[in-house]
Amino acid sequence: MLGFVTSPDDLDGVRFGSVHGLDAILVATPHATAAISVFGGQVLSFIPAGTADDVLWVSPLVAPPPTAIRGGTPVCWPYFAREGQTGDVPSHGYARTARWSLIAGHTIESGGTELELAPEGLGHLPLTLRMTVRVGVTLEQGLHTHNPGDATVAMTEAFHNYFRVSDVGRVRVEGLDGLTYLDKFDDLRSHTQRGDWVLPHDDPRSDRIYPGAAGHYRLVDPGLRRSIEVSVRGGQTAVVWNPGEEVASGMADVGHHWRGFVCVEAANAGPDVVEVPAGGDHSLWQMISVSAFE
Ligand SMILES: O=P(O)(O)OC[C@H]1O[C@H](O)[C@H](O)[C@@H](O)[C@@H]1O
Repeated sequence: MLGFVTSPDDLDGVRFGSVHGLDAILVATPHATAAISVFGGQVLSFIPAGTADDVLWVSPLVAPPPTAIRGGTPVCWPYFAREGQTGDVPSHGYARTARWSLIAGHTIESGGTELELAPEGLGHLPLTLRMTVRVGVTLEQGLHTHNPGDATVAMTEAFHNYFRVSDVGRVRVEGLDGLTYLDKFDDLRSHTQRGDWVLPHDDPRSDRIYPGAAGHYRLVDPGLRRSIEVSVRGGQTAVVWNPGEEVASGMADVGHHWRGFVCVEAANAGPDVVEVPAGGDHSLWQMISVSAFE
């Protein structure tokens, strides 16, 4: 345990640098390398040892701060989209456009590295936030919310994971079969997921919110010959998002790159609102692991 750190230089295998032109905390362990953005706090890169392709996608057209970074694992907090909000608030809350600081770090038993981070400048909110990032054979993230006040506060949240894929039209997501989803591309009407998620052929785009999901999702990508598993604790909702060609053409930081990613998000959103009691805590955890095909 190296305890509290003021600079990543205090930690073996951890240093400041940049990735995709963005300031980042770079982490190297025997099991994987990773990069965590100082702006937004999201993990921008996770590459298990012995593999070539990044698990995460960051837009080649990524805009500089203060525009939210399109890629990695953006932290949507303390609300998802603009759920439960009034007025002209930023999409997906304040954490993804905050500067984050490294609070602590240590090497864990498995030889991985665990870091604790917190966003700066969010003292005006009724909830506080910190995040654990564990880089090892798997990538684990814990989003920890505390309510220091004397009244219950309702919140929604997400790890808005952008996974790199060979072609969004040629992958599938297991773990959603039979669930009801709310389709944001169909005025939030309810539909039933039949079989695995695939990009619809007739209307190739997806903005689906699956409340009450099981928390185990598997993104199978024959093109990259790998599958990515997402295991969630403390998150009741899955979201699967890709804007499709037409919407992407109007997004400066996606454009024609829309086929290169799919977002499989670990969330509490839609009807899965979290009530954090006075003095209480809530954590959303995700574990991302990768398997290569034989
Ligand atoms: O453009 P952003 O604010 O980053 O949001 C990107 C997307 O995030 C989520 O997946 C929402 O369900 C979508 O409705 C939204 O379009």
